[in-house]
Amino acid sequence: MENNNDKIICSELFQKHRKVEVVLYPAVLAWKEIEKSSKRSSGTCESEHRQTVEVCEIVAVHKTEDEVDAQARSHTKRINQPSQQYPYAFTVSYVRKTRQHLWRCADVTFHCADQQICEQWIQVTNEQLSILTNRPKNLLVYINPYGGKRRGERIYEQKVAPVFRRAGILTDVIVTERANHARDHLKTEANLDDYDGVVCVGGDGMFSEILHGLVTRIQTDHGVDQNQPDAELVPCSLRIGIIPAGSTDCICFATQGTNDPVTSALHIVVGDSQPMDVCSVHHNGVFLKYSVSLLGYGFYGDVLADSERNRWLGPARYDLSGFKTFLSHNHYGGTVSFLPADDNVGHPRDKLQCRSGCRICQHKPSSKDEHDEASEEKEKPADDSDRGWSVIHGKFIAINSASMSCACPRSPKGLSPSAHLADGTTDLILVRKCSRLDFFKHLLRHTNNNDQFDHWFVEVHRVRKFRFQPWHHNFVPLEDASERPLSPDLSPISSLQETCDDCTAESSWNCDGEILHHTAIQVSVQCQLIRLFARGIEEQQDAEVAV
Ligand SMILES: CCCCCCCCCCCCC/C=C/[C@@H](O)[C@H](COP(=O)(O)O)NC(C)=O
Ligand SMILES: Nc1ncnc2c1ncn2[C@@H]1O[C@H](COP(=O)(O)OP(=O)(O)O)[C@@H](O)[C@H]1O
Ligand SMILES: [Ca+2]
Repeated sequence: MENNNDKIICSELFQKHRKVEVVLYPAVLAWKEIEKSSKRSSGTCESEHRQTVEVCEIVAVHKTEDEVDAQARSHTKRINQPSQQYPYAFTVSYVRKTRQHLWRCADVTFHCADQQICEQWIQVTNEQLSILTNRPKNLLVYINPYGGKRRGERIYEQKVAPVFRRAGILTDVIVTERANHARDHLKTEANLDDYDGVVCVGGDGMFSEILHGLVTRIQTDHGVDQNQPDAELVPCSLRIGIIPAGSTDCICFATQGTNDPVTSALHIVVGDSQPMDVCSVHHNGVFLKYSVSLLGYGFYGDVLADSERNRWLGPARYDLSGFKTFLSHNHYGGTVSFLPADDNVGHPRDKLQCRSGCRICQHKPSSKDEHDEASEEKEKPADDSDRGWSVIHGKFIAINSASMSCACPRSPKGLSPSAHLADGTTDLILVRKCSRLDFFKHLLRHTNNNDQFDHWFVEVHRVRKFRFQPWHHNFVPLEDASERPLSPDLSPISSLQETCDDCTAESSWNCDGEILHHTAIQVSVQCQLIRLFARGIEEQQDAEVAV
C-alpha cells in the first residue's frame, strides 16, 4: 500500500472476480483492473478501463457483512475462491448518473485480505466525507398521503428512506392529516434548530405549504412584516428537498430535470444547493401568498378552479379541465403594469436556458441596488405612470408569470423555456384574445420545439414587479392606442366601451397550484429567498461520468 503525494490511500483489492488497484485521491475514488498476464513472467499489467467516482458523489462507505463473506471467513471448502483469500470487504455506495438526469445509487464492493486495511479504507473514506459540510444530517420530512396518485407514503418508505438510512441521515417524519398541517407545524411548532433541511413529499401544492410555513416562520422570528410589499425578507437558511409525489411536480422537474424520487433523495444526500426566487403576492398592501413557479390568471386559473372539483381523478383531472377550459375559450379584461428587469438578466426569447451554475443567476443584485430602487420609487406618486413602469390594457385569454421555466413532463421545456431560477425576475406572458385555433397552436407549441411566443397575440416581458387590475363594469379604461399589439382583432376605443360586457368577467389566479381569493394583485420578485437541495439542470454531456 502506498501513501504518497496526492494519493490518500492505495491498495490492491478484489472486486468480484477481478484484482483491482483502488486509489482514493482527495476528491476522487478510482479503481482499475490489474490483469494477470500469461505472456509476461513478471506478473501484472494494468487494464485501460479506469473507473472513477467523485468523493462528493459518494453516498456512504460500509463494512460489508453479507452471506458470501461470512461463508468465506468460516474456513470452509472452496479454498481457491478469491473471497477466501480476501475475506474482509467494504462497500462504497455512490451516485451513478444515467440518462436524462436520472440518478441511481450504485454499490461497489472491494474485498481485502487484511482486516486492518479494510477498516482503514472505511475510516479514511469517511474522513473525506466528513469534510463535506454541506451534507444534511438531520431532516424534517412532511408527507402528503393524498397528493398525486396517493402514493406519497409508499414512495417515501420504499425509495427514499433506504437512501437516507444508507447515508446515515436522521429523519423526523410527519404524515400530514389535513391540508395546511405541514404549513402550520412549520410556522409555529417545529424546532428548526434541530434540522439542516426540510423534505416535502408531494406535489407543487404541498411544496407551497412548506414554502409558506418556512418563509413566514423566518420572517416572524426576525420581526419582518410580510404585509409590507417593500419589506426586505430574510432568506431561509434551511434548504428544501422535493420528493415528487404530486400531479404536476414542475418545481422538482424544473430544478433537477426529472421527476424521480431516488434522484431527489440523492441530491439531498450529497447536499446540493440551488437558490431560488420567490414572488410575494399582495392585495392592497395585505400579504396573500408566495409563488415560485406559475402565477396564472385566465386559462391556468380556470383550469385549476375546475380541476379542484375532480380531484378524485388524480393527475388526469388537469387533462379534463384543460380540455373543458380550452373549449369555453374565455377571455378577461384587465390592466397589467410592470417594472421591466435590467438588460443584464437577458430576455425570455434569448434561448439562454438556466442550467447548473447559471451565469445570469450568479449576478445577484446587491441589497443596496434594491434599496436604492425601492426608495426612489417611494418618492414618486404611486400610479401606473411611474417612471420605468409600463402599462398594458387588454383582453387576455391568459396572463402567466413564470418565475422559473415551469418545465414538467407535460411540457418538457415549460411555459417560459429561458426563465431563470434565481435571477430576481419573472417572465410575464400575456396571451391576448384570439381565435380558438390560434390559442390551440400556442398551447401545442409548449409540447414541441416551436417558439410559443412567436404569435401576434402573445408578448413576453422579463420583469421584477408587476400589478394586475381586472376591469369592472364601471371601470373600463380607454385603451392607449400605442399599447396595442399589431392584431387583426384591434377595435376602436368606442367599440371597446360598447363591448365591455364581454370582458368584465373575472377569472382567478393559480398560484403554484393554489387558488388566490383576490384578482387585483401586486407581485414582487424576492431574489434567491430560498434554497433547494438541487443543482439546477445539468448539461447532458455531464451524464455517464461515473461507472
Ligand atoms: C394541446 C395540448 C397542449 C398542452 C399544453 C400544456 C402546457 C403545460 C404547461 C404546464 C405548466 C404547469 C405549471 C405548473 C403548475 C402547477 O403549480 C399546478 C399545480 O400542480 P400540482 O397539482 O400541485 O402538482 N399545476 C397546474 C396544472 O396548474
Ligand atoms: N393530509 C392531507 N389531507 C388533505 N389535503 C392535504 C393533506 N396534506 C396536504 N394536503 C393538501 O393537498 C393539496 C395537494 O397536494 P399536492 O401534494 O400538491 O398534490 P397534487 O399535485 O396532486 O395537487 C395541497 O393543497 C396540500 O395543502
Ligand atoms: Ca426567476
